[in-house]
Parts: sequence; structure tokens; C-alpha cells
Amino acid sequence: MTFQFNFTIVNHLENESVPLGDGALAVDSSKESSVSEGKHRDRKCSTEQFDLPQDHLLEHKQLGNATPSQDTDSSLTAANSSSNLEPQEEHPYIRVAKEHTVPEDLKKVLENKVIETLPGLQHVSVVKTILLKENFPGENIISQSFSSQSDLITGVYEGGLKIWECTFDLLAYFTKAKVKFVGKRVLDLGCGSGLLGIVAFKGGAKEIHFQDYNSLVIDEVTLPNVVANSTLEDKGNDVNEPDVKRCRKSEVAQELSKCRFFSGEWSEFCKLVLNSEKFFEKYDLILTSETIYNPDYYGTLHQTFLRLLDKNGRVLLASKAHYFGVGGGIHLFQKFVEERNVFETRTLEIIDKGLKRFLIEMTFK
Ligand SMILES: C[S@@+](CC[C@H](N)C(=O)[O-])C[C@H]1O[C@@H](n2cnc3c(N)ncnc32)[C@H](O)[C@@H]1O
Repeated sequence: MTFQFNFTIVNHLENESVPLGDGALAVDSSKESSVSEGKHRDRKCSTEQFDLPQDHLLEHKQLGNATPSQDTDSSLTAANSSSNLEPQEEHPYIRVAKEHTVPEDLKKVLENKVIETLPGLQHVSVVKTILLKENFPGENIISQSFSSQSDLITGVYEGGLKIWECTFDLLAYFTKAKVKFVGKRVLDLGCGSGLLGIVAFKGGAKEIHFQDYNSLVIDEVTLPNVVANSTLEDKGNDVNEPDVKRCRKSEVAQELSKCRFFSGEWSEFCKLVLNSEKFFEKYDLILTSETIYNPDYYGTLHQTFLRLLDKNGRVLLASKAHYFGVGGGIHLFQKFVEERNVFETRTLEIIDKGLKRFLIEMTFK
């Protein structure tokens, strides 16, 4: 079955057809659970990494693999042009992280976007973007993903343009387990649409950071989604008085200042936030859905948790049991984590409908 719109909301929305826009992305939903195969994985590599955190966890030995990267995209930057804090000789190119600022004119962010409420998630609206590939010559992940008919292109496009199934599992868990966000520092890691972070935002989190591999995803999907879910939409539309409007705008800007947006590969993202001039406090909660499909990334991912999670914090991770084609999956990842002996993992829920899926929690030992 082929959907033709910017988001493929798999399984849950399989029967929801959306009108076509010219130039809209077509994604084959039948490939949802089997991510792109080895044909794109020609830069698979692994290295020992990186700078370890300056705390008690230093004593734990790190054996991670580095993330593969592939330079087919002009937005990639040579790694050796960035900070030399970390050895990266085996990666001539790596997707350097950057922070995306929220544009002042929020209306512009939503220009040409169609906002739709997700069925069953009335409190979260989702922006559907019309992505014309010629608008994004630098990061032509849309056309590449389309022409290769795959959901992921390792090191080029990591799947953030669509909403993956486990996101809904984690959202349901938040409600069921009454997960508290108030006052928490939250990271939506590998955010794609950013729904997990958005729920944390709406739930009163103190600060919410969104990270995706692709800057296009942040600019065209995550950021518009967050703006659409800020109170600007709820409050702003029916008001005409300039003073009231101005006041609401500044309220919204203040609210949005709790959110920060980052793109780039995980180790680069860690470097960016840890070395940033802005004060960085570790996260109380790291939310992450469908990010353990590729075993080559486990080292970097584990390292990211290790470096960015507060010692009393927890990771809530949602994943399919197995990712056919790429080889990752929950058991492999849990084994990897166990061997590093830094985190404890606990299975929160097993969803045995369709493809088996897991929700796990990770806390420091
Ligand atoms: C399959 S998508 C899942 C998106 C979203 N969490 C969801 O459930 O809909 C995987 C996400 O992980 C991120 N990701 C995967 N590998 C990464 C890496 N090595 N460095 C940075 N981000 C990565 C990508 O940005 C991508 O959005």
C-alpha cells in the first residue's frame, strides 16, 4: 500500500488516507518494519570512542562502535574541521551537530503546513508538511529515500520523516503509567516528528531538547510540530486586538524557549551540548523510540545515554523486537547494555500485537 503524504503514520493510521499535494513524498508503508538493507551500508565501520564523562562512570569500560557516516550530502562537514576533542580519523565525514533556532515569526514556521490531529491523541496535533525536493538541494534525503524506496539510508537519512509505530506505544505508556514531566529536563532522542518531546512539553517539562540526525527533519517536521502544539494555535487565532495578540505571542515565545532543537550524529550532538556556552544540566528523562535498529550505532547511543543522563535519571526506550534487514533489536541491545555494565534495564511492557515490540527503562546501576 502506498501513502502519498509527508508522514507515513504506520499501522495505527494505515487506513487514514490523506489528500495528495503536488510534490508530496510517497513512502511505501509495507516497508515500515523492515528497514533498508545492506545496499546502502557501504560505509559500515567501527571505532573505539570517545571522551568519557568526567564523573564516577569513568571507571566503566566503554567498548562502543562508532556511527557510520556517508558523504552523499553537501550538508555533511569534514569531522576534522570540528573540535579535536575526539579521535575520528576513521570517519573522514560525519554529520556535525548544530542547534536550530526557533524563528521569530512563528507563523512562517507553519506556512504551507497542514495541521492535522492524530486520531486517539487529541491533545497532540501534527503538522503535515509538503516537501518539494527541489526546495532542499543540499539535503536531498527525500528524493534519495524515495528513489531507493527505503525508510532509512544509513548515514544519510535515518527515518525521521515519518512517525514510527513504537512512538505510539510509548505515548500510550505515558498515559497508562502516569509518567510525570513537570519540572523535568527531557531529551527526545532521534525525535523525528517529536511527539514524545511534545507530550513532555505539554506535560509541564522544564526544558525539552529535540535531536534528529537530519537537519531537514528538524526544520520541516519537528520544529513546526512543536510550534503547532504550542498555545499559539490554541489561543492566537481568534484574537484580533493587537495588544492581546502581542501579549500572547510573547507568552508563546517564552513557552517555546523551553525547547531546543539539534540535528546531527549522536556523538557530535553530545559534544555540542556538553561544550556549549549555554549551561547544560543532564537530562532527567531521555525518551527514544525506534533508535536501536542498527547495531553499528549501539556504542554511540550507549555513550550518549552515559554522557547526558543525570545519575538519577532514566531512559524510556521503545523498540521492535527485531529489525529485519539491519539486524538490530531489543535483545541484542539489552545484551550490549548488560556487557557494558553501566545501566540496568527493566522491561516495562511487551506489546505482542503485529510485530512484537518492547518498552524498556534504563537507569544507572
Ligand atoms: C527510525 S527513526 C525514529 C523516529 C522517531 N523516534 C519515531 O519513533 O517516529 C530513527 C531516528 O533516530 C535518529 N538516529 C538514528 N541513528 C542516529 C545516529 N547515529 N545519530 C543521530 N541520530 C540518529 C534519526 O534521526 C531518526 O529520526
